[in-house]
Amino acid sequence: MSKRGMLIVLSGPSGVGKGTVRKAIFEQDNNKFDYSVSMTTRKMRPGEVDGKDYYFVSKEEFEHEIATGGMLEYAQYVDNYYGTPLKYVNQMLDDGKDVFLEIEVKGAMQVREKVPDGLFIFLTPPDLMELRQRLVNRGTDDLDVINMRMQTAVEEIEMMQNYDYAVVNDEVSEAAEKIKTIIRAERWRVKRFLPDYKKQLGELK
Ligand SMILES: Nc1ncnc2c1ncn2[C@@H]1O[C@H](COP(=O)(O)OP(=O)(O)OP(=O)(O)O)[C@@H](O)[C@H]1O
Ligand SMILES: Nc1nc2c(ncn2[C@@H]2O[C@H](COP(=O)(O)O)[C@@H](O)[C@H]2O)c(=O)[nH]1
Repeated sequence: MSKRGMLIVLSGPSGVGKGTVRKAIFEQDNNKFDYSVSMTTRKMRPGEVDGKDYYFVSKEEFEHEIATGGMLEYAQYVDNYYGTPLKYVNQMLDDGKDVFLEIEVKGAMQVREKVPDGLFIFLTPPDLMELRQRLVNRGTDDLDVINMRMQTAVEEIEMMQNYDYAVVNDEVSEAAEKIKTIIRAERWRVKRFLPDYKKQLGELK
């Protein structure tokens, strides 16, 4: 059977807790998954590390990556570019690792087109008041940026129907458990086995 890894796309509005839940999953299952570090033109926040949280680049550098086919997907989100460098994701999948992308919905829909056998999970807040509170509590964005993020959140939640699963992030540990259950079940989906059998059947003919 094919040992290529699974691409796991975790989307959901900014501040819902994608990073927090993903870290909880990685802490429990340290070696099972890999995380794709995104590229962005946004300014680095205090405490962020280049190459760990993001690859922080200029607009020109980002546009060069787009032009040279270096991005699996990219989108503009609240005045900045964000995107997934293609090379690392491919390497990890070829090595049989399951790779997490933590990305907004426009980019996720591009991945859906390119990688139809990916797993698409939408992390959603218990309600919008709680989402706003999480953005405020995080303390990383000014009020006007929080308002823009909330505006975008409403549009993003309307895109939930394009995902395979929705998970409410009420309690971090519960959301992490649910996502792990989804991933376990996804490994046994018939569509993951068919290409190998079809190839073998083709070789027999
Ligand atoms: N279940 C939860 N209950 C309460 N607070 C939470 C929960 N999950 C995450 N948080 C808090 O909400 C804030 C936003 O979380 P986090 O940065 O993980 O969100 P995110 O979806 O990754 O955001 P972004 O997309 O902007 O990177 C953080 O301060 C985090 O500690
Ligand atoms: N399409 C993509 N969206 C991404 C990527 N990396 C992060 N993001 C999303 O952007 C917003 C804002 O992030 P923040 O770090 O400024 O709070 C959030 O929804 C992220 O999930 C990416 O590679 N592609």
